[in-house]
Amino acid sequence: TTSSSSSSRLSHHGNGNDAAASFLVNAFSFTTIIRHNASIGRKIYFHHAQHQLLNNHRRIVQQSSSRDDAPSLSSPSILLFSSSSSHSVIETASSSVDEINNIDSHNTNSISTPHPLILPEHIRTIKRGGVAILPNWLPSHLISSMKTDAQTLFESGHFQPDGLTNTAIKSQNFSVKADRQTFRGGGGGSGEEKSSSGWYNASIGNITARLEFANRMDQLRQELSLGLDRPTLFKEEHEEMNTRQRHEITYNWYEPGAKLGRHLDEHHEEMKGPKGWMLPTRRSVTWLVYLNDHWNEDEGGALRCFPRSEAQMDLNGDAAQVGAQDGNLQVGWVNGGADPVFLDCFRPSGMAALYQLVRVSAEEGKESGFERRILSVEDFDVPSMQPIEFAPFLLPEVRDTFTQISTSRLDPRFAGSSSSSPLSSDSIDFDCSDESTILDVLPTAGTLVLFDSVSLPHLVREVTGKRQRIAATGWFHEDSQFVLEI
Ligand SMILES: O=C(O)CCC(=O)C(=O)O
Ligand SMILES: [Fe+2]
Repeated sequence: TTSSSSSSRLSHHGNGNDAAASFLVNAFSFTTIIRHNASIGRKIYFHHAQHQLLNNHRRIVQQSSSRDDAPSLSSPSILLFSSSSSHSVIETASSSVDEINNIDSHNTNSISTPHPLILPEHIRTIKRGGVAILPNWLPSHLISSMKTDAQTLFESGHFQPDGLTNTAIKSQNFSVKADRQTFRGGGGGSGEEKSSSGWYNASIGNITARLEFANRMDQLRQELSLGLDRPTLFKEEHEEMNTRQRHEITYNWYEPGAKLGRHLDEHHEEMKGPKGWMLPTRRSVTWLVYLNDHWNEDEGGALRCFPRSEAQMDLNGDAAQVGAQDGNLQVGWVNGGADPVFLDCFRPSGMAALYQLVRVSAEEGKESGFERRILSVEDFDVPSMQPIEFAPFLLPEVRDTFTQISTSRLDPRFAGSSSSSPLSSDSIDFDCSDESTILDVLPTAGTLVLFDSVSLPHLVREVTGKRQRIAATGWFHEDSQFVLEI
């Protein structure tokens, strides 16, 4: 067990009201940066204005919970997990979400105090690595205007094949019929051209519907930022940037026969090769909103997720949020899936270590909280070549219980051009680890699905019916740990 916490790496200067509170980087980090960038100039961005953001969130929450017509924060659970390893199909409606939508539509003075779009139990599910499913979440007028919009855009040729990777399209013979297609906008780029293309391009399709939806998603993102305690998920001081560059927002289109192989939506920077540390943001929370009226189970096309079982989640209570801890992304699980394992590449040694969080009880002069338990034998350099395997670096006593989440076997998209041959989509469909639960979600109009982008493997089963499967899908970004600019 060794020391913990961000303060060993960053010192925070300035007071809490200062929107531009600065973070100073101490000597440790520079060692690491030099390791990553031996030659040329460097620039580091650290997020700031956390205090202002959180204070503002607190204000909104206080105001809305003191209102008579605000929805009860203890509404009944609408989260559904399959309880065994056999799969279940989710199609249950939710009264609590209907409630939220109803209040939304006859509320007349909601300008400064928007009503919650998700409830605390959804936040808890995402933190635990589960799948938050909110049936009837999207108002029906948006379901129909967005579906028509997607159809118009499809007919005028604005969608592109987008399978596992572009290389995969070629090397695995993906075709328009067999592979999913995407209308892309926002996120992932900069400059005017990028930000006015796609989702925000006023000259194509129904821009009014797309903007209304984008605003709704923006509110959702604010709520997630506060609830998950991920301050850079929503940066108030960069309104425009939030919408355009920090949010990938797309339509997805599956012709009959199309499917998408098993994958994760995001990976630790260190595992993405030299480019990993150059991206200013990373995918944080994945969202999916389905647009298909009365979808039937026998039409195929279910979103298949592989969360840990409820029992695994309960093993260690809420010891650690999945996905990321103090900016370090998760790379696996130990103790039968009870504990997420994070990779810290900013050790004083300039090398990396694997760790889990353990709960420490209050002692004299010390508050209860969490501490890092280092799981690697000694600090190590992450191998630069795929496949990267972490097990050899682990203490013998935890090695056997370790499961890695980013592997070429489990995520062919991630494997890219690596030597190990990715599984075909067919075999992926039947491949799932013994410990995980299979959770199928029907792509029924109005349903919102949310999960952590780093830790939840998923796929889309083949569309076996006669009609297309249409969805809006996307990723909210948060800041990367730092950005290396060359
Ligand atoms: O369309 C879906 O339901 C999921 C799509 C997906 O997993 C992705 O685009 O990464
Ligand atoms: Fe995905």
